[in-house]
Amino acid sequence: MWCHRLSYLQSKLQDLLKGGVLCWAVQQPNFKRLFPLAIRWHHTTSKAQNCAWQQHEDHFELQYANTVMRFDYVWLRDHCRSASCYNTKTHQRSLDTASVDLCIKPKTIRLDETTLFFTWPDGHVTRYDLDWLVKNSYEGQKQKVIQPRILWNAEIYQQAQVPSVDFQSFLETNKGLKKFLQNFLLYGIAFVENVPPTQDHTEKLAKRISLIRETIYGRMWYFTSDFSRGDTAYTKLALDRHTDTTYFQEPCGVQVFHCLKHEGTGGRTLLVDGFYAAEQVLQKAPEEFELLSKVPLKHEYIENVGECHNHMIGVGPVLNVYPWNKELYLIRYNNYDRAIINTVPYDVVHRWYIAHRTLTIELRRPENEFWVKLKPGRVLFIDNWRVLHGRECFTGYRQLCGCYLTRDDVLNTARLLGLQA
Ligand SMILES: C[N+](C)(C)CCCC[C@H](N)C(=O)O
Ligand SMILES: O=C(O)CCC(=O)C(=O)O
Ligand SMILES: [Fe+2]
Repeated sequence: MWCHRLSYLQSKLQDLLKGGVLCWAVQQPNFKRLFPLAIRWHHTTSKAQNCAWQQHEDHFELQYANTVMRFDYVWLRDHCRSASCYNTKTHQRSLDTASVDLCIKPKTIRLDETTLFFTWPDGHVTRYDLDWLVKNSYEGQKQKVIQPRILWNAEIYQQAQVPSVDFQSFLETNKGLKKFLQNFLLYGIAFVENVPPTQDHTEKLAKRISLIRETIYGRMWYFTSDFSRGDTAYTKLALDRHTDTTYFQEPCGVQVFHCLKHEGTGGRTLLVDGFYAAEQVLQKAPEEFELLSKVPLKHEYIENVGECHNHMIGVGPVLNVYPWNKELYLIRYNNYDRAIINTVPYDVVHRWYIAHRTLTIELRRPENEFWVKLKPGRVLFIDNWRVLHGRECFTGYRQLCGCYLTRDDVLNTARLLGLQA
C-alpha cells in the first residue's frame, strides 16, 4: 500500500514537473516528507484495493483499477443516480442540470467498501460505485473502442472463412441473426444464402434487422442499366470503389444488394475495406490522416432525368473519427460525386490532394480488393460507412434489387442481441 502510494505520488510529481510547477522539490532530498502537507490522499485497505482519492479545489481525483480519473464536481452532481435525480424505469434524468450551482463542491466525501458517498451543501447524497466511475469516466472511455472490428484485405477476409448465414436461420432464429450481425459488425460485410430471388424476400431480410431507409431512389429499389435515373449506376459502365450517398448530410449506413438476374458477362462486385486503407494511411502518414479527418468537403447529386429532379448536398470530411479516442467511424469516399472544393483555403488544398492520393493508392492496392460475383439467392449487406463497393462493366441484362437501412436500427438490433455496437 505504502509503496504503491509513493510511486503514485512520484509519478504525480513528475506530471507537475512537466508543467513546470514545483521545480524546487526535486532539489530537496526530503521532499517526500514535505509533500503530504500539500496534497492529502485518502486510501483504503478494504475491498477496493488500490483505491486512492483526493478532493481538489475544483475537481475530484480518483485512482482505481489502474486508471487515474478526474471528475468535475458539476458532473458528479449531474450524474447522481438517486431516485429524485434519475428515473431508473425510463433511464432518464429527472434532475434539472441548470439548477446545479456551477461552483458546487461536496461538503464531505466518504468511501465505504466500493461505494463513494458525496454529500452536497444542501444535504443531498450522491453515491457512486467505483467500477461505475471507471466505466463511465472520460479516461475509461478513452481506452475503449466503440466498435470492435477486424480490418481486412482480400487475403485476411478469405482466410477468415467467414460463414454466410442461411435465409431460414436468419429469419427464424436469433442465433442465426446474431451470427450474421456479429460478422457484419466485425467485417463490414455479410452474406445471406438461399434467399428466394425476389424483391419481396429481400425486403423481408431487410426488415428483420432494421427499418428500411427510404431515399430519393425509393424504399426498395430495383434497377437495370436503363438510365432511368441520372446516375452511372444505371448503366453498364464500370464503377470504381466508392461509398454511396456521400451527398447526404448523413450518408446511408447500410446497403443491401441482391442480384436477381444477370444474363451476360462481367458485372462482378468489388469490395474494399476503407478502414483498413485508412489505417495504412495513419501508419504511413499520420498528418495526412489528420487532414482527411479535418477538412470538410461537399458531395453533390444533381439529377434532371425524366420526372426525376433532385439536388442533394452533403458536407463532411473523408474520414470521420470520434474525437475522444480517435476511432474511425465513417468514410465518405466517392470521386464521382465529390463536388467543387470550395470549403478549403488555398494553402490547404494541395496538401489535401496529396493526402487524398495516399488514401486512394491504399484503396486501389490489388491485394486490398475483394471481388465477388453476386448471384440470385445470395444477398450482400455492406456497411456503407466503412466498406467501399464498385463493379466491373458488364454485358447483357442485369437486374439488381436492394435498399438502404437506417444504421441506428441495425445497431439497435445488434445491441438487443447482446453484441457490442
Ligand atoms: C443503389 N442505387 C442504385 C439505388 C443508388 C445508386 C446511387 C449512386 C450514387 N452515385 C451514389 O453513389 O450514391
Ligand atoms: O451495379 C452494381 O453492382 C452496384 C452499383 C452501385 O454502386 C450502386 O448501385 O450503388
Ligand atoms: Fe454505389
